[in-house]
Amino acid sequence: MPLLIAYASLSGNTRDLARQVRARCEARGHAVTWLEAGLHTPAEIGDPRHDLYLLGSWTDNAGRTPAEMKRFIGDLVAAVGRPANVAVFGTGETQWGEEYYCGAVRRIARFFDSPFPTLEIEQMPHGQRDALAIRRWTDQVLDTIGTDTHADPARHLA
Ligand SMILES: Cc1cc2nc3c(=O)[nH]c(=O)nc-3n(C[C@H](O)[C@H](O)[C@H](O)COP(=O)(O)O)c2cc1C
Repeated sequence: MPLLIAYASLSGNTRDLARQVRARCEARGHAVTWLEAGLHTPAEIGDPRHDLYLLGSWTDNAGRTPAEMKRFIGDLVAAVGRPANVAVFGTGETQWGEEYYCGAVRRIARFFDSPFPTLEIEQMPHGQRDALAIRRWTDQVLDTIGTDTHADPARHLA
């Protein structure tokens, strides 16, 4: 089964982050199902069950989860229950205060009782430091499911 990357992005920061996470997953040989909350629903992606769910979100007012992400999560839980393998990433702005910074990322991780650390990036990912943080986080998450049995075998043959 492939991995699912589903994200919500208003102005592109989280989409850019999701693209970098996707690139790392694919570089390690994993097939990725790609879904933008608000544009696509789990019903549109065929079998909604995946080995790993990587959920990304921007944060709305006072640390809240944006409406399109809430809807997506509701649809996902209706389709597959509350999966155990959920890793959460996202972007926010520290000017909202530490209490609210990337609040949606933290709320989603709590909701799914995620066993992974969250990946929180300030606004648009940029520079070596963010690139390294994204690569390390993605590797840490992927290491827990292994690369050999779950990776897309076709990519290893290519
Ligand atoms: C109405 C509004 C409220 C926001 N509230 C928060 C907040 O409480 N905490 C936070 O970290 N960022 C907050 N932000 C900042 C965005 O989450 C941040 O700019 C994010 O990178 C946007 O991601 P996107 O480009 O993927 O939409 C808010 C932005 C908007 C427009």
